[in-house]
Amino acid sequence: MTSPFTLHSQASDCAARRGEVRTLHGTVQTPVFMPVGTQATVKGVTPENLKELGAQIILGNTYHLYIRPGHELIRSFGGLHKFMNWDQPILTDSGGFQIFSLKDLTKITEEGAAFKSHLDGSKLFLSPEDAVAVQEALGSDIMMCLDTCIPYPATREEAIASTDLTGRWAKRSRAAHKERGQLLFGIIQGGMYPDLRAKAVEELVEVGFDGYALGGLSVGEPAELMMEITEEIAALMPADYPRYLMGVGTPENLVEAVYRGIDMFDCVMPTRNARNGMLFTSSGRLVIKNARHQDDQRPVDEECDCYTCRHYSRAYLRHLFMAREILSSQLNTIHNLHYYVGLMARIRKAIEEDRFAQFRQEFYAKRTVE
Ligand SMILES: C=CCOC(=O)Nc1nc2cc3[nH]c(NC)nc3cc2c(=O)[nH]1
Ligand SMILES: [Zn+2]
Repeated sequence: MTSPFTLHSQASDCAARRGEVRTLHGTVQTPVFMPVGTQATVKGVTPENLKELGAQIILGNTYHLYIRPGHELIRSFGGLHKFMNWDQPILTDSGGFQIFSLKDLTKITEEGAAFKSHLDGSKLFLSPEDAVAVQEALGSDIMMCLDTCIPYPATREEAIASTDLTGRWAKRSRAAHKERGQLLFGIIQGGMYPDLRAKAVEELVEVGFDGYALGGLSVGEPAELMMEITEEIAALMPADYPRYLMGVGTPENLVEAVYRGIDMFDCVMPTRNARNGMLFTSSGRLVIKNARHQDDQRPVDEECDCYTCRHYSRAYLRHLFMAREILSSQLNTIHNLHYYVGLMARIRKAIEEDRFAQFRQEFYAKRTVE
C-alpha cells in the first residue's frame, strides 16, 4: 500500500502538518477545504469561479447523483469531471449520510442500505460494492466506503453494532475496488466512545486504505466533544496517510482541527450560509440583511480580494438579498468560498513557516462579533 500522501512539514509545537495528496486529476495541497457540490454543481458558482477563488478539490455526493441523473448517464459522458466541466480532483461522499444513518428512511442490513428516494419515494438499495461501483462510474478521484453514520447520541451497544458493520462493509468495499488510480478512503465510526474508535482505526488500517476519514462527527454533538474525539483519534490515525474530518465546519473548527492533525475538510456552511445572507469575514460573521448595511459603501471585508469584494458594496449585496436576486447567491458564495479557501492557504503558509500556534492566537484575537 503506497500512500498518496507526502508530508512536507510537521509543526514543531502541535499536531498541525503541511502535506499533499496525489490524485488522478492532480495533487492537492493540505490542509485543504473542499467546497461541496452535491448535485454536480457547487451551488451558484461556475468551475471558472471556483478556480479563480482558489478551490483545489470539490465534493460530489454519491447518493444524490445515483438518484439523479444516475451514475450510468454520467459514465456515458466520460464521468463527473467531463459532465460538470471540472478537471481538478473530486471526492465523492455519500451526501445522504443522514439518509444512511439509521433513520426511518433507511433499512440497514448486513447486505447494505435499503432506502427511499427523497425525490419520488421509490425503493432503492446500495451495497458497499454498489457504492464503490457508482463512484467508479462517476470517475471520482477519492471514493468513500459506504458506512453507517452513528447518530448522536447513541448507546454503546448501538455504536458497537454499527461500527462493526461499517468495518465489515469496509473490507467488502476494498475487495470491490479495482485498482485504477482512484483512491479509496475508509471511514472511522465508533460514536463518542474512544475505545471503539481506536479499535475501528486498527481494523481499517489492517484492511489498508489510501486515506482515513473521521465519520460520525458534526452530527449534533457539542463542539467540545467533537474536538475531544478528533484530538484523541487523529493521533491514532496513520501519520503517513491523509486524515479527513467529514462535514466540518466553521472557520474556528477548521483551525482547531488542523491544530490537532487533520488534513482535509468539507462543509456546506460557506455555500449554504451565503444563500442565506450570512457572510464570513476576518473579524467575524456579517448578516447582510441587517439594516445597518443599507448604505454601507465598504466591501464585505476590507481585507478580502475576492471578485465580490473588489466590485460590490455591502449596500448592493444587501439590496440583492432583499430583492431575492439570483446574483445575491452567486456573489455571496464567491466571497464565502474565497474566505474558506483563503483561510486554508494562510494556514498552509503558517505551518510551512512553523508559526501555526501563533497564527491560531492571532486568528482568535481578530474575531470580534460583527
Ligand atoms: C458512498 C458513501 C460514502 O459514505 C459517506 O460519505 N459517509 C459518511 N458521510 C458523512 C458526512 C458527514 N457530514 C457531517 N456533518 C455535516 N458529518 C458527517 C459524517 C459522515 C459519516 O459518518 N459518514
Ligand atoms: Zn470577499
